[in-house]
Amino acid sequence: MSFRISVGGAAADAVRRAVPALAADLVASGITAQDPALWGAAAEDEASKRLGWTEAVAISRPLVAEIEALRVELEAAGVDHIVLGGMGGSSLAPEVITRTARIDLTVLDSTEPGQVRAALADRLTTTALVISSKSGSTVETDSQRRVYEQAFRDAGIDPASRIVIVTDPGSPLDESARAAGYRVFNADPNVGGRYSALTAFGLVPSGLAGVDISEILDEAETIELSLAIDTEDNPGLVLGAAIAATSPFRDKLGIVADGTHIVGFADWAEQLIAESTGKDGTGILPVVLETTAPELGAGLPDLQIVRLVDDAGEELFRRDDSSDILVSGTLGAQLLVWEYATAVAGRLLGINPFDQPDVESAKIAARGLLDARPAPEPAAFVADGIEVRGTPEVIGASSDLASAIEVLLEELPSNGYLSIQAYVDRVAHPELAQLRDLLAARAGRPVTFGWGPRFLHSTGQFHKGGPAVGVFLQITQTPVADLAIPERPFSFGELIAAQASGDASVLAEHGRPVLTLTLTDPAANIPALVDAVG
Ligand SMILES: O=P(O)(O)OC[C@H]1O[C@H](O)[C@H](O)[C@@H](O)[C@@H]1O
Repeated sequence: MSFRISVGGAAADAVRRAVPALAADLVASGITAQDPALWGAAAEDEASKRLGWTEAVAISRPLVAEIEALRVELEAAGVDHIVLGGMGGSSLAPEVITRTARIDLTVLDSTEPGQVRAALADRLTTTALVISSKSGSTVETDSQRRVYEQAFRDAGIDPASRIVIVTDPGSPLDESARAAGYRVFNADPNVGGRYSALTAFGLVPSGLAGVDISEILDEAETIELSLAIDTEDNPGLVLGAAIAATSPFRDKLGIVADGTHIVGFADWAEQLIAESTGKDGTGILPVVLETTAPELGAGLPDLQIVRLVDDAGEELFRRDDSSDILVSGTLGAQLLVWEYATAVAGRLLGINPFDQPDVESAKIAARGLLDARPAPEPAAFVADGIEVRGTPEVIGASSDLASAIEVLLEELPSNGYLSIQAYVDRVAHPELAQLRDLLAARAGRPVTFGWGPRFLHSTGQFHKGGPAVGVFLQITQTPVADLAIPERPFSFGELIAAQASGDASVLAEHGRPVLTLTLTDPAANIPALVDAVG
């Protein structure tokens, strides 16, 4: 079975209530036929150029041989390591595809100087770099390309022999890359970034790293027909209704890997759902949870749980009598079902699931800071080597780390959530993620954890465009050793600092409480922070 879903409790009620109308309104066949009118007049223009993913399998087939030929060519030239520079929709699908296949791919979706340095120092002479950007103008990706070009040159390697570009035809990157003699794969411009898993964006880096990408396309193809027909058991309609039509609306969606063979699926689904639905003051907040997360079993009335279970979970499906949504299936099928379900959720919520109107605000704020270079705001206080700053309601009432965190949690509304946003080297300091469970246990509310600037291209839209019920814990680090970006007036360290404070200022403008903790020595500060929280 390529995909299975079972729904209980409130999700089952939602399916009973919403799916008959979706089927009667021919929503599934309409999405498949790329009808841009399904999301209302205001969304029609955008939707008319964003539905190409429904035919991605067929369009991508010819790419398989091309990617394989390049993989063989690179291997013959001594390449045994692929690095992917890209953000959001340009890196999350290859990450889940390669992790699931247990194939090595370095995903460099960061501007943290230590993380960039570590990637550069890793097998450079046998590395090929894939630079993926739909728009061809994303600052993180542009910076990653520049620093690798320089590093290849410094090592006596012609960048054109090692850099592969994935971008939309006619983007600024498309033009400059062709001029530089790079290998370019053009993606379908009628597919938005977060729906691009089965296009060149998902397939080129994964295939070059060694994944059997034709298998992913086969897996997706097996579910295409079930997704296209207007029946009440259409998995896209059922999943879409289960996540978006509960009443009262459970607007937080805990996604739990509970036996699935797919590794890291929730991180991909998080961007798809958060960026597609989190706007106009509504949306579904994805919360990535381990099976031991405090939120599970806490009986939170606004939290719907979806469990990704084993393909062979027949027993589980028969036994299940909980209110959780259970899904299982192959990776290719899951990718396509969740894309349909998200488009369906957009219709049920009355929003345009193809735009991201609030992502730009953080980019503008970061650019403004890089241009104006204001003097850094002094810390309100420093505790255990951690600099503490924040919005007045948080910082005014606190004198030490523990009280600052306590005051932030007191700001949580009863339907709220805490978002931890760590602009920290995630390869060097994965232990920081343990703060999520600790704070969820303390807060008694859902807690999201995102690495910056990666999350800005994922849940970032929701935090600014969704319901204004979040409180925000930013964690930044002073760079261990900064790194210049060739031919740019700012360094990686300056860029990530501007991204963090730019986003903090936009959240504050939205009236949200923000506490910013800057680690001056992460290895020493993280244990102190864990102590203060626990
Ligand atoms: O692929 P790019 O054009 O570089 O975009 C990368 C990401 O940038 C923005 O943050 C968008 O909101 C995301 O949807 C997108 O995936």
